[in-house]
Amino acid sequence: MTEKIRIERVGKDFDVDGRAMVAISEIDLSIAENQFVSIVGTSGCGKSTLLNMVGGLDEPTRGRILIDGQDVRGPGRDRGFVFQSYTLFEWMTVEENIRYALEKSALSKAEKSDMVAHFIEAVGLAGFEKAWPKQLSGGMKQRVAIARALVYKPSILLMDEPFGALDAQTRGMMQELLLQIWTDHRVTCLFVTHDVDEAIFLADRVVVLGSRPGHVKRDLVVDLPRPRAFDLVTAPEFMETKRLILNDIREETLKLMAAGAH
Ligand SMILES: Nc1ncnc2c1ncn2[C@@H]1O[C@H](COP(=O)(O)OP(=O)(O)OP(=O)(O)O)[C@@H](O)[C@H]1O
Repeated sequence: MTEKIRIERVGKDFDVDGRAMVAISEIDLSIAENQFVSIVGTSGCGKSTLLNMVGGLDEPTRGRILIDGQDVRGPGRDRGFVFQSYTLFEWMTVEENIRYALEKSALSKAEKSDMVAHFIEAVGLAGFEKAWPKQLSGGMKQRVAIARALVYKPSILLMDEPFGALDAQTRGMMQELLLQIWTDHRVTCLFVTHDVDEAIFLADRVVVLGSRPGHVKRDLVVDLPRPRAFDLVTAPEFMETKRLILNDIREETLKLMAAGAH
C-alpha cells in the first residue's frame, strides 16, 4: 500500500478578534493511494479547514501535510477541487468551462480537445458541449465541475459537500457516477459530507471528526464489496457502520449543546 497523503500532527488556529481560536487541535492521518476517504462530523468541526489545507488553500498552524512524501506548499495541479457551490463561469459553455482548466497546460490544441471530449463523455454530458451553465440543472453543473477538476489528471480529488445542494434522486445518481469515475480513473479521494449514508456508500474509510477543537474521533474501515449499488444501504453491515457514526455525531452534538454552542 503506497501512502499518498500524510497528515502529521496538523493543527489549525484562526485569529478571531485578535485571539487564537483553535479550530483543529491535532490530526494524524495516513491516506493510501487511490483510497476513497469520507470525512464527516458536526458543523464547525474543521472538515473544510482540513480539506483546504490538503489542497494548499490554507496552511496548518502546527504539523505538516505531505503528498507523495513532499510538503504541501500551496495549491498544485496534482489536486483537483469540487465545492458545493457551483463554480462555473456563466459566460463560458460546458466545453469552454472544462477547457479553461487546461489553459496553462503544455498539451497541444488537439490533445486538449481530446481530453475535454473524454471527460464530457465520462460525466455523461455528451451532447451538452455547447450548453451554457444557466441551461443546466444542478446535477449537470456539478458534472461539469467534476470534469473540470479531473481534466488535468490530478492524482487527488478533494470534494467539499459536492452534492449538498442536489435533490435526493440526483444525489444518488451523482454518487454512482462518481464511483464509476473513481474506478475508471483511479484517483485518491477526500470527500467531505454531512450525509452519513453518502459517506459510507462511497468510501473505503470514514473519518469522523470530533469538535471544539477538531480531532479524529473515529477512523472506520468500510469493508463493503464493490461495485456498490444503491440498495447497499439496507445491508446489515452498512446499517451497523451507520449506527456507529450517527452515535459519534450525536455525542458530539450533545457536547456542543451542553457547551451552549449549538
Ligand atoms: N477564516 C476563518 N476565520 C476564523 N474562523 C474560521 C475560519 N474558517 C473557519 N473558521 C472556524 O473554524 C472552525 C472549523 O470550520 P470549518 O468550516 O472547517 O468546519 P466544517 O466542519 O467544515 O463546518 P461545516 O460542516 O459547517 O461546513 C469553525 O469554528 C469555523 O467557524
